[in-house]
Amino acid sequence: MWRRTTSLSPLFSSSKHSLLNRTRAAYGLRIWKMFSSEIQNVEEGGTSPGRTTPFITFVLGGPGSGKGTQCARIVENFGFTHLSAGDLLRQEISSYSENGAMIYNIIKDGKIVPSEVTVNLIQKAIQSSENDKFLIDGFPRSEENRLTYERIIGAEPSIVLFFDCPQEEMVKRVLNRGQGRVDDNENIVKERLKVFAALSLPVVNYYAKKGKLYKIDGTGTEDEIFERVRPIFAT
Ligand SMILES: Nc1ncnc2c1ncn2[C@@H]1O[C@H](COP(=O)(O)OP(=O)(O)O)[C@@H](O)[C@H]1O
Ligand SMILES: O=c1ccn([C@@H]2O[C@H](COP(=O)(O)OP(=O)(O)O)[C@@H](O)[C@H]2O)c(=O)[nH]1
Ligand SMILES: [Mg+2]
Repeated sequence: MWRRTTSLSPLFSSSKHSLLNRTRAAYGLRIWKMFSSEIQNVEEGGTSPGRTTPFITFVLGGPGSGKGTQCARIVENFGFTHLSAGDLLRQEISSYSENGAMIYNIIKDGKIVPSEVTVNLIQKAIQSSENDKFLIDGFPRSEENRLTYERIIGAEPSIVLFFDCPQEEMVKRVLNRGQGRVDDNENIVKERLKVFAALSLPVVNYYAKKGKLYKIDGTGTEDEIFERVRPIFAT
């Protein structure tokens, strides 16, 4: 069984070095655009010509770790656009799109939807937004997801957040979520935890090794957790 990870490194201390502070201190404001374009080249993936390269944050963590909840706070406080991969997939189901039935069958079993389907939805959502700051929540869920994103979108995220939460707490939250989701039941949450340990944690470790990971203690109240997140984005 997966246990809470404790030794992902190197990691930035979110309380001492906000992302903007680190960048500005090192290079000054003028370099900000270059900093983002070094990381991202979504134009090759087909965004409008001349658009500023977006600043993309991946938000990772097990089911119920609080990704969606904290994304809402980040949106409110820092003006990001929130793209939940799970929500994009659920919209495909409810709009009876071509892939809707296939997506439903995978989600109800707690498995991972084929990468190209998810990446295409993310790409469309980025392209149709005027914003240049995105939170991509609940993606990539596997190394294969990550590689497909890099192939289709043509770049890496600027930073990655990981909400680290004990399994018992995640299970409790999922079972109390009350959104009527087909996958929020005891059997499937167990399956999703297994999928997270086997396929998603390698993605977390990949970004830790690249020095892009902010690991956040996902226990405590929503407010307490957000105070751990805030310094990452605060100027
Ligand atoms: N810190 C917290 N303490 C208790 N419950 C929480 C906390 N953060 C989120 N929740 C609740 O737990 C459930 C799962 O949170 P959610 O943000 O949907 O997680 P995720 O997107 O990672 O699955 C929701 O019902 C949410 O309201
Ligand atoms: O990139 C993704 C994101 C989600 N899912 C599917 O959608 C479900 C719900 O994902 P969501 O992120 O909404 O769940 P959460 O972690 O927030 O509970 C997952 O278990 C997967 O079956 C997927 O296949 N690929
Ligand atoms: Mg979620």
